[in-house]
Amino acid sequence: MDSIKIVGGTQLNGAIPISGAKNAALPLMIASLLTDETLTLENVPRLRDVAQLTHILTNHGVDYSVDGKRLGQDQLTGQTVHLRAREVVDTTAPYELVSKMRASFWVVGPLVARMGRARVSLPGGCAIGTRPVDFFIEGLKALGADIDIDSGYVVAQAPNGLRGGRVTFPKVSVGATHTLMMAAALARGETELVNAAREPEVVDLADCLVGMGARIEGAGTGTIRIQGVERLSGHRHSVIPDRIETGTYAMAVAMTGGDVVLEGARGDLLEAALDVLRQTGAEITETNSGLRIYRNGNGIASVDVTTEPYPGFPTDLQAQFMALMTRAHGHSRITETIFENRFMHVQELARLGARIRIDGHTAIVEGVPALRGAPVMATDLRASVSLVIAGLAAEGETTVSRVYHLDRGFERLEEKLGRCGAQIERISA
Ligand SMILES: CC(=O)N[C@H]1[C@@H](OP(=O)(O)OP(=O)(O)OC[C@H]2O[C@@H](n3ccc(=O)[nH]c3=O)[C@H](O)[C@@H]2O)O[C@H](CO)[C@@H](O)[C@@H]1O
Ligand SMILES: C=C(OP(=O)(O)O)C(=O)O
Repeated sequence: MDSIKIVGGTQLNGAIPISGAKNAALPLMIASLLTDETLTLENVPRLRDVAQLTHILTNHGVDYSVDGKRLGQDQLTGQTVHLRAREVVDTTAPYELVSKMRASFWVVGPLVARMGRARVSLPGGCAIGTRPVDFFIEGLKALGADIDIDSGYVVAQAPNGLRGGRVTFPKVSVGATHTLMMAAALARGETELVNAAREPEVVDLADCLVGMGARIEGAGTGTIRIQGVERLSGHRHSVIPDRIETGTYAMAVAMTGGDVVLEGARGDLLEAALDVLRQTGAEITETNSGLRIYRNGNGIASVDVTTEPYPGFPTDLQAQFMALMTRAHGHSRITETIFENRFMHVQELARLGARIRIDGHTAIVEGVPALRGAPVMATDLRASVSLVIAGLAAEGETTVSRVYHLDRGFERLEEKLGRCGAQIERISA
């Protein structure tokens, strides 16, 4: 298992290219199951989760190809991939594949919509929580599917196709919104999704589905209406930039001090996070190539944060922000409302000298004058990068182990940070 070694204390200066969004690329790839024509996706990031999803999709019969290198492109340029489910030869998504990446479960929607049946393994939980799928099951039932749970699999049947219906989500769920929107696109009649997720990745998927011929209104609001159509066609779509990667690198610069342009970043995708960062003392300006993050020698102000569904402060930036607050003046309160176990980075940050107390769903962070490097262990995707951020500011050497967590969602992180002056290298085991 690889690890990453960091010697802290240098500022970050220069430019970092922002990759296509992992959390948009995954549902977009799954949407290829809805048509027998080719779906071409540009700006797809080179991530473990993307690679894992191609195993799932090719198992269903999707032909998958990637454009080769082009003039002027390098390893940090997004990929152009072509997916074609000419026919779906297998409507089962097996446990050994789905359990490795939860979003694989979302294939249940397109499979039952197009094929009238699906047998998809329950994904199981992960480090940050149990992550149930009850909203998916109730939603598909509302569209006329018969659902059974058999030996750890969700078995969905709709031999006469799905019909439109009204789905009210008890809690905002990004995955359930994606999945039901895709299913409804081929259902007979109108579907209304109430209390739908408003994330930019939902809007990106809706934009692509409309380009494929779907009839969707209200994406980005809490109510999405879908008028089902007989079939969908191929399309070419470019994945939006990754707002979580953008916020992560912005917090890294705020932590170390320096001046970095995040190329291709869109500030409108993470306004709540940028507002909080400005309150900590970072200066953030839009440029014609992306976002400039700048913090001079002044200190870091402590700011309280509560995670919320979009457009609130994203849970996927909570761990990164906590790392930043470990070096702030005073105390900050960070409340996690989305997942029940998303504080596992706390004990690892404490190994670097951070002072953090947990009170229920709230972490109280007391800023310290310095962090000191130490060996730490990544426990989940976003926790892993919070340890990198802390290591960039810690005195001495920090080694982050189990970086396979990191590789799920951050493309060539050590290269991107190294180009801006970070003393960081990957140690391959
Ligand atoms: C691949 C991807 O896009 N992952 C994102 C997606 O995950 P994901 O779609 O899995 O997260 P959800 O938005 O569904 O989860 C929100 C909350 O709803 C609960 N819930 C969800 C479904 C369900 O059927 N029943 C239920 O109770 C979850 O346990 C959680 O407490 O949204 C999360 C919340 O923004 C992000 O942190 C993840 O990065
Ligand atoms: C939790 C995340 O992803 P996933 O839903 O795939 O676990 C994430 O991207 O932070």
